[in-house]
Amino acid sequence: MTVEPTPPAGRPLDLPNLSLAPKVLLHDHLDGGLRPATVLELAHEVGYTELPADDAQSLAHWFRDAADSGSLERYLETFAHTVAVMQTPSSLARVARECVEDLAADGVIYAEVRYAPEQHLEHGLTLDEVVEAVLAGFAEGEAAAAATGRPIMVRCLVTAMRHAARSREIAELAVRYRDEGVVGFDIAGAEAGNPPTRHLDAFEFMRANNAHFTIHAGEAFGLPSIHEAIAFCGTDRLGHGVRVIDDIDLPPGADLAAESFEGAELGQIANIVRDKRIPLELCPSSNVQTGAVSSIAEHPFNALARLRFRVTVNTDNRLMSDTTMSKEFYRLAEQFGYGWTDFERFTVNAMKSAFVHFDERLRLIDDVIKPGYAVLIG
Ligand SMILES: O=c1[nH]cnc2c1ncn2[C@H]1C[C@H](O)[C@@H](CO)O1
Ligand SMILES: [Zn+2]
Repeated sequence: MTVEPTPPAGRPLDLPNLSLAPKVLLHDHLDGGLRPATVLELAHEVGYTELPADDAQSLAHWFRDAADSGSLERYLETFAHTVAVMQTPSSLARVARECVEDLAADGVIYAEVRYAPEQHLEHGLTLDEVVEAVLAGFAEGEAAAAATGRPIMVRCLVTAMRHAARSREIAELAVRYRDEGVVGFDIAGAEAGNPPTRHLDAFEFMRANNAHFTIHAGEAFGLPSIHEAIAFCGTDRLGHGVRVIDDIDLPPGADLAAESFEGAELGQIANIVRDKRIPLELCPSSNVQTGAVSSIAEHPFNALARLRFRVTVNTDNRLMSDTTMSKEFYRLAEQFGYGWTDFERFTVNAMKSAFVHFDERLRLIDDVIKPGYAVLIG
């Protein structure tokens, strides 16, 4: 007697169902996630005339194509246009509100959204005024999302630009607003030539104040940047961290979509990242655009996941990558054959790695994430 294989239980893993799955987003830039139509409207309002297109669809394509350069430096140039239209309290609040609404509509239930306050001072705002405008927008977005039946909690990370010299001030800003919704600090921008240790005093300030931070490291630049971020700066998480794969010898001829990487040999940096359960904020589509990896198929996401690193899935810049959390999940599923239990694991990984307090993380895992995936798993 032959036994028919049982069809996979649960809902099909397609984009509509992925958008219902509870998702947690730790790495998303406010100035990398504007709606194209909003960029146009705000540019019109403030008289910004440098936009490279004048209808929403062409502008969306322009951002995606210009960011698809294979170089982090050129990718970063596209932010000049979004930052230019985010210089007033009302534009900052609008962009923040729409960001929350868009994430909630995609099924994100918790997000940490980051931006660099020092880039929004061109029309005379103070750092505090920038933070307050964004926090007000997040609160409006949370209320609007709850009213549509898609509740979301959004917290803020303030970023310092690594080529500039304001990181200590921005760290102080993070601590000043810690009770208002700013849960951490970060550095971003061009990595080569700007090692994390340039900003050591900012990280020491955060640690002295029992506050959290993450560091963009191991994206355009390799292992030395990851080593500094961990060994000298004491980072809680790694923004990208994808180059940790350079410290792992995969078994000869390993298929990056394999289910097991038995025999892989980890160097000291890879081991400390894994031993200490340092979360990797991986951003697959962004990594392809900046040339950190050559394609999703070549992305080490699956190897790192199977080797039990604490991997999380993130969007980085939804406008530049024309992406959403659901799309990132879908691309990974297509490439590596993941199912709902894998996405539940990545989501729990992300929630455990969030910078809100432990009791809030647990509540979201137990009351929202697990029941949400139980429905999908069937
Ligand atoms: O992936 C990134 N790597 C380094 N810097 C980045 C990345 N995505 C965005 N940024 C920069 C450009 C933004 O203007 C800034 C603050 O969000 O952070
Ligand atoms: Zn980033």
